[in-house]
Amino acid sequence: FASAGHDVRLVDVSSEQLAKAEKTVAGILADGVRLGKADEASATAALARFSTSESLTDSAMGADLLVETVSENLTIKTEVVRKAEAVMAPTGLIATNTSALSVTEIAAACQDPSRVIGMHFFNPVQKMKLVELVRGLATTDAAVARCRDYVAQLGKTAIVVNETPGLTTSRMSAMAGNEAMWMLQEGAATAEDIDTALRLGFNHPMGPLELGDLTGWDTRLSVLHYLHSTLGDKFRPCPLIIKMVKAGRYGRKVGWGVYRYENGLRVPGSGLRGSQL
Ligand SMILES: NC(=O)c1ccc[n+]([C@@H]2O[C@H](COP(=O)([O-])OP(=O)(O)OC[C@H]3O[C@@H](n4cnc5c(N)ncnc54)[C@H](O)[C@@H]3O)[C@@H](O)[C@H]2O)c1
Repeated sequence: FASAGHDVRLVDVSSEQLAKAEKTVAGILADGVRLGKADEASATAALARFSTSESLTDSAMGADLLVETVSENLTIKTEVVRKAEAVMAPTGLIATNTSALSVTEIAAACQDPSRVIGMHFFNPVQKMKLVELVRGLATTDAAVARCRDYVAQLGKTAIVVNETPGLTTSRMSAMAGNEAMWMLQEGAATAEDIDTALRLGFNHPMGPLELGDLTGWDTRLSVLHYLHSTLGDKFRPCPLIIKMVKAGRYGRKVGWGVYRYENGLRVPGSGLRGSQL
């Protein structure tokens, strides 16, 4: 958003996360310059438009757009949108990046649910071109059109999905990640080989296990619980995911998931082995 010319305020309750995010954003912009995708002046200008804060109320004051990306938890999300709506511009758009919660339910916490929409980005956000826009029950055509405009400004492509559990992409991705974990648990193949199968056999840019490590198995598990409860038994979470979450092996963000990571890089040969299950 900052690269597209918007003033951006990133809000989190954790100062640690904000410091980490500032570093990440600066790194992404510097990489863009290094790779010739942006010139130095525009990267510097983008960074100048970007700031962080621990105060949602101060930051959302008069804002035209909120993109809510807090933890995948309905109570936390509804509290955030409710607080923000009270101080945003009266016509401001309220977007939620939820992967699998109900936009309609999040919107129900707002005074004006017609301006609430799902705006589902993909990881890594600076590279992935798709944004799924999700229509809640009350979302207006005008809100969809305005959100489409924002997506176009970011140089990305929007698709519009009527609210349905897991939308198009999370539903498919949750199924693939869960199935890959069942295969790993059954000892069908090593983690590395399961990932290689989908990368080279289907041209997926990442395997389902490395993708789960990137997404975070804690987020994955809450998505699976939701899909299981709404769409039935085919989404029953693999016990290995539950075990990993209990062990705190959430993935890249903690340096350990299906694979181990050191300095942000995967340790070769570190994939979970059958004998460890
Ligand atoms: N991780 C992905 O690949 C991905 C992709 C698409 C969408 N999403 C969605 O994005 C959201 C965030 O996912 P994540 O994996 O980054 O989750 P996460 O739990 O790792 O991080 C959430 C962040 O929200 C912060 N937070 C918690 N409560 C807050 C509050 N009240 N106010 C401000 N900040 C608060 C936390 O400190 C943390 O930094 C979820 O809804 C998820 O479904 C994630």
